[in-house]
Amino acid sequence: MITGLLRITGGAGRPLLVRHLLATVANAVCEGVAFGLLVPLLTALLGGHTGEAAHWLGPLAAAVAVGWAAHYAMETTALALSSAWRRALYERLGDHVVRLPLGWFDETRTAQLERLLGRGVNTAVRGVFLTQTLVTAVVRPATVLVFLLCYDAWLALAVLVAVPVVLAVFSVARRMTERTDAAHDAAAAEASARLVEFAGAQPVLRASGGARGGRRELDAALDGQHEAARRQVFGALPGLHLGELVTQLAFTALLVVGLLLATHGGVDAPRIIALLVLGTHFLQPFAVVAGAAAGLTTVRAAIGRIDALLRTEPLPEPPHPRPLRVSPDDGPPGVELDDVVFGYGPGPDGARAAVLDGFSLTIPAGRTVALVGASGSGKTTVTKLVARFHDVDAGAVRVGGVDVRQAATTDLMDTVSLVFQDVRLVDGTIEENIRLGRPDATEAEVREAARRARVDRIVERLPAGWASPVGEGGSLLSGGERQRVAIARTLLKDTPVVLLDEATSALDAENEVAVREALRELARGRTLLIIAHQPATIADADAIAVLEDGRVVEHGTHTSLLAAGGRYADLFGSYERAHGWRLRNR
Ligand SMILES: Nc1ncnc2c1ncn2[C@@H]1O[C@H](COP(=O)(O)OP(=O)(O)OP(=O)(O)O)[C@@H](O)[C@H]1O
Repeated sequence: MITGLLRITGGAGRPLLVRHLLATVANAVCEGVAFGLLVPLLTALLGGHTGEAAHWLGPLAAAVAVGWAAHYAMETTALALSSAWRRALYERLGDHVVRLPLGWFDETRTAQLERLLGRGVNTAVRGVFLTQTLVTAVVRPATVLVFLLCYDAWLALAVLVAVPVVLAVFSVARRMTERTDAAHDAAAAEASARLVEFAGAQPVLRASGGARGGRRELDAALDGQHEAARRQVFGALPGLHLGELVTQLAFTALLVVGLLLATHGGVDAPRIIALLVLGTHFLQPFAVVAGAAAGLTTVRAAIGRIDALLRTEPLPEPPHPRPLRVSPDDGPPGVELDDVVFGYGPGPDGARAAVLDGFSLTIPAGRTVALVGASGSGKTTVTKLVARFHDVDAGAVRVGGVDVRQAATTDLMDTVSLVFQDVRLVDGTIEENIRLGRPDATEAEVREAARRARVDRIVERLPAGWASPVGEGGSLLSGGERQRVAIARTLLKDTPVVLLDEATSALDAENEVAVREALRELARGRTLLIIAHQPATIADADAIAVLEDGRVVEHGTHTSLLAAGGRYADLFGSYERAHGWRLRNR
């Protein structure tokens, strides 16, 4: 446990740990010595030799005083160490998480991360106090045993026999809790992910009248968690009770040996009573050790999960990054996907299907290309590969002629912006949401970006104007309005390459015109890849690529592709029908 904690904290607080362990050992030895000195003191007192008893008071007081000082040092170092380790863990996890590929953050992993950063870190840090308990539970009886051996070898042997039995029970209890703890954590993470998903899908579920149906997966996950929690409780209980039972049995055996010594061993009663008190203090910590089994398993499991996260490979950074642009005055770079093959991790059946297979597309510098294709054909995946959420399995993605794997992540983030289809805004004002694009922008720059994205028209009709809250996730704005705010944010960030997944929701006439105007502003002087859903946006693009079966099957202008009467003509017809549009001749 300690080595695990040192590993995940990067060796933080090592000197504190040494001081803490020394103080804990000193405290336990002093406690053991104090109990050991009780035997001659009690023997003398119970035998009526008060003067002799007084001789032992001095050494006993000294042991208690040193023990108190060691206890104080132990408590203060434990607090300082737990706080140093908690801080180290947050820093290391924070540093690591920002280097993880963005594609790593799916719903389940995000829920697991939340649990790890909250409960997981606190549980792991509890290892400090558990170590203290366990070290005390070993060192104190060991000291007491030295005294017992000096006073009465038979009684010492009797209590020693109990040790391997209690330790065996301890190991069984630990294995029992280990099995159920991992299953419970996985089930709890699954249930939180389903709960978040269910909450997020409420508008769609209610609109389709399928709220009950949508609960099925959530209910199954909650049932799974309930069952895992039940198994965790019932799995750990026998171990805990077994530990208690064995300790009680050892106490009984100790009493029997004491009685035998008193009746047949010629040891007088006051000494037997004093020795039994000492024997009890020898056995008492074993109940604590057995009880600590569950705690130890939980702490080790939390350490294991943090370790696993810290070992998750971040996307490799090139040792000598190549700049995507030599100077900011250069025009926007072009984007090129060259014979790309990519598939997500293996599915439940273990197979790893390629989403993109031989996908090639060039978006010339400063031009707009619309990517169209059936739902699930891999359009969003294309944008995620350009923004390097994942690395390609084969082929290459280049921005300005530089492979994105050879560019520094910060450079790529300064060059490429992504506007998602389902824009989620932060719970603040419209102005705060736009400013996220460039926090140090002046007020005039924020207003200018808002004007160009036609957000000023939204602000005009809101009672609190610029200070109007957007609600959690932007819920007080319509889909088109949220996308306009996201476009304003991107305009303010002002990257030369923008990848935009257009809102699929049907837009009212005013929003449709405003989004279209905002997109034209965004396209000006930038390289733009749009996953287009609105017929007008598709028709506005400089070129259109049709994605099917993981590759581009048609590429050309709107007019030429329509005239060809192929896949694009079919798709465009379905877009028009969906939006009630007619746009045959531009
Ligand atoms: N994180 C992921 N893990 C596993 N599979 C994924 C992941 N993201 C997407 N997929 C799968 O990859 C395929 C392509 O998904 P993608 O989102 O790129 O399609 P799309 O064309 O953008 O769809 P839509 O138009 O419906 O948004 C789909 O089969 C999808 O289920």
